[in-house]
Amino acid sequence: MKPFTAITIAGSDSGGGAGIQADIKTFEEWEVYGMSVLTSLTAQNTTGVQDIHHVPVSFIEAQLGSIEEDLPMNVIKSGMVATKEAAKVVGNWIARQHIPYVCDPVMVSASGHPLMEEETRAALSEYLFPHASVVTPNIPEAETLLDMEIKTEEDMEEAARKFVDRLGAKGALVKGGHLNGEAVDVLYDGGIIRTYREDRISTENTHGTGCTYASAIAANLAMGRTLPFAVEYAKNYITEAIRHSFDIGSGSGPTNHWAHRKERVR
Ligand SMILES: Nc1ncnc2c1ncn2[C@@H]1O[C@H](COP(=O)(O)OP(=O)(O)O)[C@@H](O)[C@H]1O
Ligand SMILES: Cc1ncc(COP(=O)(O)O)c(N)n1
Repeated sequence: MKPFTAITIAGSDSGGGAGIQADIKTFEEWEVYGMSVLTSLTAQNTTGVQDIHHVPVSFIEAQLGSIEEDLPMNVIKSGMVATKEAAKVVGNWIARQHIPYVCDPVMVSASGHPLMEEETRAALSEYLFPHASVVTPNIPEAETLLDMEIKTEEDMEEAARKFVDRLGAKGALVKGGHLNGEAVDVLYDGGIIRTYREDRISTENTHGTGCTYASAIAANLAMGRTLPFAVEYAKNYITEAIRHSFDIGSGSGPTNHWAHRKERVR
């Protein structure tokens, strides 16, 4: 058989909750064959990031080339792309693929550790966003990238429009996990605004939520679903993953990638 396939271009989280590890676990749950291009290695656990080692750009290129010359791809997802040079190489490669692309602009870990060099911000806008079917910033990321404050759902809408109208993405999903109240996300695809709303779950164990959510969106796009439906399925999936998250480690525990098997959200 020939499965649907997805490639993630992201950093490794040795603790297994975020980054490449979260992406591959998520693809597997959606029965999408996962491939990976590592951009950085992090020594990380639930309490924080202890060390980072960037993969040389020539080796990022080598990984992209190995996959491109042999394996089929239905979707691309990117996460931690820490340097300007890496963003340039990855963006130029993505531009040639002409398949759906989910860009998660990872900047800081949930534990507060910077995962991107400051000068890379402009490079994300220049090299990655113009090729993205959807960018998936959380509120602090959207605030930094757009230089605006986001305090309300209306602000989230304005931010989503700016990612499309000003920064050139085809779609933007601004995630509201960092606001109080309901867990609301706002999607703008250049047409209408859609909101995805769930009750907030009371837990500290949200390590890897962003990576997992973006990968579930990518998996659904790989299967041929439209962006609004892909986000709807992925939102159900991430909500169950948070509801049944793992209480392991002494910091912010990881989400449960197999929780949907019990809840049957798909
Ligand atoms: N406590 C929570 N309860 C329910 N959903 C949540 C909770 N925290 C985050 N979410 C949801 O998880 C997803 C990831 O959001 P967010 O935490 O904003 O991103 P990131 O992990 O990139 O910081 C979004 O759908 C958000 O609404
Ligand atoms: C390698 C890597 N990529 C992404 C994240 C962000 O995930 P989170 O915001 O949930 O900590 C992370 N912590 N580590």
